[in-house]
Amino acid sequence: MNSSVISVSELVTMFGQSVIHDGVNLSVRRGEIYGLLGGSGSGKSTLLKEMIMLLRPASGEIRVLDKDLSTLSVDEAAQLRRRWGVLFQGGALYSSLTVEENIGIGLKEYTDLPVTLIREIVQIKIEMVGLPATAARLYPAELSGGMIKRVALARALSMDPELLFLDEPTSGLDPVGAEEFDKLILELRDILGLTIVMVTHDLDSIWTVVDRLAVLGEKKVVAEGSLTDVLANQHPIVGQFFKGARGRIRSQHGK
Ligand SMILES: Nc1ncnc2c1ncn2[C@@H]1O[C@H](COP(=O)(O)OP(=O)(O)OP(=O)(O)O)[C@@H](O)[C@H]1O
Repeated sequence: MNSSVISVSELVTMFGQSVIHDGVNLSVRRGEIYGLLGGSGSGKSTLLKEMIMLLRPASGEIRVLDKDLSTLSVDEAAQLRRRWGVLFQGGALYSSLTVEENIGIGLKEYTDLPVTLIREIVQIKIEMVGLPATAARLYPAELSGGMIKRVALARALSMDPELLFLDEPTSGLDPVGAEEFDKLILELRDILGLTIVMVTHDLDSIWTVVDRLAVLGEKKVVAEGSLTDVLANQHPIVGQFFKGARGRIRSQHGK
C-alpha cells in the first residue's frame, strides 16, 4: 500500500503565459510534518492552494488521501475538504464573529450538531490550542497576533481533520511566540496523529518541527528529504536558501 498521504506528479501551473511550476514532484508521508520551502515567488503558496483545491493546475496529478483531485465530483470534493484543516497566512478570521463563532463555523455549516454540542467542541479546541476558556467571547480585534494564530489553528482542527495545511504559521510572531507555536504544532501532531504540510521561511521551525521538506526553485523541486539530506544537496538554490544557516543551525543545536 502507498503510504503517501499526498503525492504530486509532474505538476505544471500557469497564470496566463507565466509558468510557475514546470514538473513538480513530491510526496508527503502519513504522520510527518512536511515543509514547503523556497525563495519568494517560487510558488509555495500556489502549490498549497492546489493541494487544497483552491486552484487547479494546468497539468499533472495531485493525489490527496488516495483521491486524484482532478477527477472528483462536487460531492466527493466536499467530502474530501472535510478531512483537512487549513491555517491561512494571517489567520483569515472573520472580524465580525467572536472566537467561538469563528472556530465553530465549519461545525455549524457542515454538520447537524446541536448548538450546545458545537459550543462544547469549540471549548475543547480552545483548550487544545492553549487559549483560556474566556477567549471564546472575544473578537479578533481584541486578540494578540499569537492568539489569532491559535484561534485559526483551533478552527482548522474543528472538524477533527487527518491533514493540516499551514501557510507561514509562525510569520509575524516574535521568537518566543514562534517557538511556542512550533511546540504546539508538534504536540498536536503527536496527540492527534496528524499529517501536516507547512509553507515556511522560518529556519528555527524547519529545524524544530519539520521531518522532511521540499525546496522549490527553477519551477521544480530542487531538493527533497530530511533536513540533513537537503543540507547535503549541492544545488545552488539550496545553498542560497540556507546561506549562513548551516553553521548556525549546527552550532545552535550541537549537530
Ligand atoms: N492569482 C495569481 N495570478 C497571477 N499570478 C499569480 C497569482 N498567484 C500567484 N501568482 C504568481 O505566482 C508566483 C508564485 O507565487 P506564490 O505566492 O505561490 O509564491 P511563494 O513562493 O508562496 O512566495 P512568497 O514566499 O513570497 O509568499 C509569483 O510570481 C506570483 O506573482
